[in-house]
Amino acid sequence: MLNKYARAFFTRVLTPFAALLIRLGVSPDAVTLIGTGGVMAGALVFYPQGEFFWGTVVITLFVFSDLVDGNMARQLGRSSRWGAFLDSTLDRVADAAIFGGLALWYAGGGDSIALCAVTIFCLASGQVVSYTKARGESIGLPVNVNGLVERAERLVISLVACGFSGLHKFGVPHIDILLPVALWVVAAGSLVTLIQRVVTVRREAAEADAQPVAGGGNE
Ligand SMILES: CCCCCCCC/C=C\CCCCCCCC(=O)OC[C@H](COP(=O)(O)O[C@@H]1[C@H](O)[C@H](OP(=O)(O)O)[C@@H](O)[C@H](O)[C@H]1O)OC(=O)CCCCCCC/C=C\CCCCCCCC
Ligand SMILES: Nc1ccn([C@@H]2O[C@H](COP(=O)(O)O)[C@@H](O)[C@H]2O)c(=O)n1
Ligand SMILES: [Mg+2]
Ligand SMILES: [Mg+2]
Repeated sequence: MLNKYARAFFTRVLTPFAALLIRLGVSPDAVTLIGTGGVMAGALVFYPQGEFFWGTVVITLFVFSDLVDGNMARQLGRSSRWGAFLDSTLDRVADAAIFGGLALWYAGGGDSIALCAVTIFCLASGQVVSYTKARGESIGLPVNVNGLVERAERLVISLVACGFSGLHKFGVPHIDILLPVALWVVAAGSLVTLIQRVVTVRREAAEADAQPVAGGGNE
């Protein structure tokens, strides 16, 4: 949903910045790599210590690089298969760092095995949700579904909740409840999305397999 409705807005906002980076001689691949490195650093340095506010600030500064790199490639007329592969692969790395950092917190100072498990579920289900589409497309199916909770939703729900939960350390009472609630929402939403995508791939695969093979013996 965000991918559909918010992308156009962010494209307008980020296009001048992407153009500036191009003028400075920065490549889209460099933006992809630096953005992922920044997200990983924010997540893996701050989150395991329970520093949710500063972790989210750092991650937010870098996560928008995922919208800037493609924008730059399109402005340059240089969208490439390599760029698409690099972008999607490093998305998985960034997501693993965000939920991995949170899981480390709950396994340590956060002291909650239940929330550690929910966070690991968010990590794993998010990766599998993305894989269903990539694998379905690789076997020639359209995978004509996005589902309830795509990557943008997973990130926005988790990061907004993390950022606000971090205000607890600055004295805002009870606000830290937002993060566990968000993790449960992302976990449940990812499960629903996974089911939506698997059902779609199963239907599309059955339809494709029922088609007569071109030039082959169905007559
Ligand atoms: C007082 C509290 C202070 C709090 C501190 C700050 C809080 C800031 C909080 C949040 C900011 C969140 C920003 C998140 C931005 C996410 C942008 C992004 O990277 O989206 C990526 C997404 C997908 O891009 P791709 O096409 O490159 O990726 C594909 C995707 O990964 C597929 O995965 P799948 O969906 O299948 O699981 C893969 O299959 C595919 O391989 C891959 O290519 O991009 C978009 O979807 C575009 C839309 C982005 C919309 C961003 C909306 C941000 C909206 C609100 C920000 C809220 C700010 C609120 C601040 C509140 C603080 C006061
Ligand atoms: N280093 C890169 C990154 C991306 N691309 C191209 O952009 C598409 C992704 O667009 P986003 O707006 O989601 O970033 C991707 O599929 C590639 O075509 C690129 O070429 N090089
Ligand atoms: Mg990108
Ligand atoms: Mg991406």
